[in-house]
Amino acid sequence: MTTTAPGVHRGLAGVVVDTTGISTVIQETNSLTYRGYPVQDLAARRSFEEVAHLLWHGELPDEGQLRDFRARERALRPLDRTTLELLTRLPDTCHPMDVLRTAVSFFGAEDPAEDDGSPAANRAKSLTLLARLPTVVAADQRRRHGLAPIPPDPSLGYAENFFHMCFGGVPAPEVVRCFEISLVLYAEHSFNASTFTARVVTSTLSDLHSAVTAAIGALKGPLHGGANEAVMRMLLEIGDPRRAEEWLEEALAAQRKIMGFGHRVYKHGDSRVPIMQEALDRLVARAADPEATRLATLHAALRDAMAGRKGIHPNLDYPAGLAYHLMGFDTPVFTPLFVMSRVTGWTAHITEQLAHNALIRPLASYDGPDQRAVPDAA
Ligand SMILES: CC(=O)SCCNC(=O)CCNC(=O)[C@H](O)C(C)(C)COP(=O)(O)OP(=O)(O)OC[C@H]1O[C@@H](n2cnc3c(N)ncnc32)[C@H](O)[C@@H]1OP(=O)(O)O
Ligand SMILES: O=C([O-])CC(=O)C(=O)O
Repeated sequence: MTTTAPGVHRGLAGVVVDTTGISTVIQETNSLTYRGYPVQDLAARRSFEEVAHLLWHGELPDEGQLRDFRARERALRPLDRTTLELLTRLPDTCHPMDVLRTAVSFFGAEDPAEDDGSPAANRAKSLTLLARLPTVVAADQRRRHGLAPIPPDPSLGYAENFFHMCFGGVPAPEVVRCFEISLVLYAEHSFNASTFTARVVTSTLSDLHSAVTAAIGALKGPLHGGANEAVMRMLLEIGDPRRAEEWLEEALAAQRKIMGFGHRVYKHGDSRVPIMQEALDRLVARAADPEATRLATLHAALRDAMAGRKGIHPNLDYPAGLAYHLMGFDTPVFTPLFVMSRVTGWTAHITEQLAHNALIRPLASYDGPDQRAVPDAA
């Protein structure tokens, strides 16, 4: 725990600020549960849509509920002309997270029921965001390649439709499955920085779109969601598996943080990594491509070097970053993919915060100048 002065918990490390019934990390077994279900089992046996329903409603959907959920999600995917025009006006030099943040803020400005923060209204807004964000991400990725957006296909599931909108086709089921596993694993992680941001905004009784917009800003940073992109840039910078150890020594000597390693809560490895790593291994094996094999070898070499040198293990961003690269996504799109998933957790927390709200307003220990007289103006 980081403590800089008596009673000060910099970074809120080790501070329990509220209760939650949405998810928990069980330190003793190094596991994570969503509403009581182990995330590994959810990733192996359930779709992302089912997990979104679980996070929002507290229970997995039955057959009828899932059919209804899917039908509503599919119907909400298209963007109107104003949003599509707005996207084309943003500079294509800006980061895709800026585009997503702007889009959510714009949806909030357009939302006629913005002042209605009831659970039912917020659930409807959450589903609309879940359905529309992939359409924004895909259109933005294509525009950066000079390509027109591909409209959503309501005959396709959430993950398949996203590939269709990005690339004009759906890859092999194993690739789609790997993507879906990443979405399930990224969906929720208790009071992480972006979720806490959403809860802080909500605690002032502000609206859902404001909270999600702020959460996107928090996720963008490389110490949080931005790490999945940074992992890929780091692997490309190292380039050769034989350079991994030497590169690591130089990076540590330069006091660099090694992206995709370490975690505030997990100190012996991230509970989500084994399942994402297995999915990544399957992706690499399926690709049967020398470049994919070389990157996977480098990925493993850096992981082993980091474990040996610092005893610090990968977090979920480490395998997810390489997996997204092998699926064909541009590196700057990796954190928006995280948003597409985490919007479920954020919005579940917004509802929970509102259900037993207390304004979030911590104290600070002052270490500035002693009180002094204001000098006369010059
Ligand atoms: C989905 C997610 O958001 S997961 C997190 C994604 N972020 C990253 O991968 C960025 C890289 N990792 C990090 O910067 C950190 O591990 C964090 C921010 C995730 C967690 O940080 P904290 O809990 O504050 O741990 P803290 O930064 O105090 O690290 C403790 C020690 O481990 C070291 N350490 C932790 N992570 C790393 C890392 N990735 N590279 C090098 N050293 C590290 C720190 O330098 C520190 O060493 P010291 O005690 O000698 O000063
Ligand atoms: O919990 C955290 O601090 C970061 C993280 O892994 C996540 O948000 O998934």
